Amino acid sequence: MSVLLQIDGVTRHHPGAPAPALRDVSLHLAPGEVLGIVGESGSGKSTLARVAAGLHRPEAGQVRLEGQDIHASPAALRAARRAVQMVFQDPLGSLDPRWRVGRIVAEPLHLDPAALRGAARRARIAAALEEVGLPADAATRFPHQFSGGQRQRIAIARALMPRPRLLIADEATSALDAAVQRQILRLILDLRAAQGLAVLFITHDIAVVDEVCDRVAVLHEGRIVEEGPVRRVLDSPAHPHTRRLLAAELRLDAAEGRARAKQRPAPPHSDGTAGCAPDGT
Ligand SMILES: Nc1ncnc2c1ncn2[C@@H]1O[C@H](COP(=O)(O)OP(=O)(O)OP(=O)(O)O)[C@@H](O)[C@H]1O
Repeated sequence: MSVLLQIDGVTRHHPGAPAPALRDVSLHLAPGEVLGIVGESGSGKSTLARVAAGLHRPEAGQVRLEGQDIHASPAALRAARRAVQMVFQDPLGSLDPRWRVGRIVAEPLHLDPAALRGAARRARIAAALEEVGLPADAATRFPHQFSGGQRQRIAIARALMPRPRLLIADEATSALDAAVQRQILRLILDLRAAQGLAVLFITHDIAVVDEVCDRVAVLHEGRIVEEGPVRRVLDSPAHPHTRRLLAAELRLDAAEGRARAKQRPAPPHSDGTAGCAPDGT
């Protein structure tokens, strides 16, 4: 089996923190695969994302991208930072409000020694915007002129600019309402199909994992306690912590269902689906 990302025995201790955020974590990701990472708050999900993207250096263990240790040399780290791109939960916080969208989307190009200029650069920006379902004239506007879903599309367009092989989505759809969340998940899956992009999907939402991931790893107190194909893990969880996470999700679903039922009585033939209203793109 071909491996894109291999994390071996990684331990990461944040300066000043009482305990390591990651302890002896190992996982792998094949090209084009979608791996979910779930765990409660503080379990180490974001630290793992940053280690995989080369933004944190582990104290122990190795991160290899296509077989190359990403910390072997400055050149290897630069290559990894192009090949692995991240999208975060809060698009507004990660998009400079003073920059027009075209400049924001083109920003990663400065990592490329042969950066494009002039008409070629504009064409590349227009193509990136089109890939994520935004019109080319979005380039001339500012982030605040877009909806939450559209802003997440801008963040994805920027992440795609260096033509990455791995996209890390760190709670990238958590702040969006259900219908827009669906559209962004669909976009990520379409990009995976069109570009063979692998995705590390970090979320606390098990329903999302069920919908988009091939495999899932469960983090608990900095350790991977269970990992496997999504259906196997969700249908017959082997570790008590996974069972607790699933039970908590079911309780949450039931509580949300009760709250919704209180707010408005269901229409007689409601099927309970979220619907798919466009987010204006
Ligand atoms: N910069 C930091 N300095 C010190 N401790 C940190 C730092 N970043 C994270 N931690 C600690 O490391 C542990 C893992 O944090 P991390 O953000 O990776 O968890 P998480 O699973 O992503 O949580 P959440 O779902 O709440 O975002 C936590 O105990 C956190 O308090």
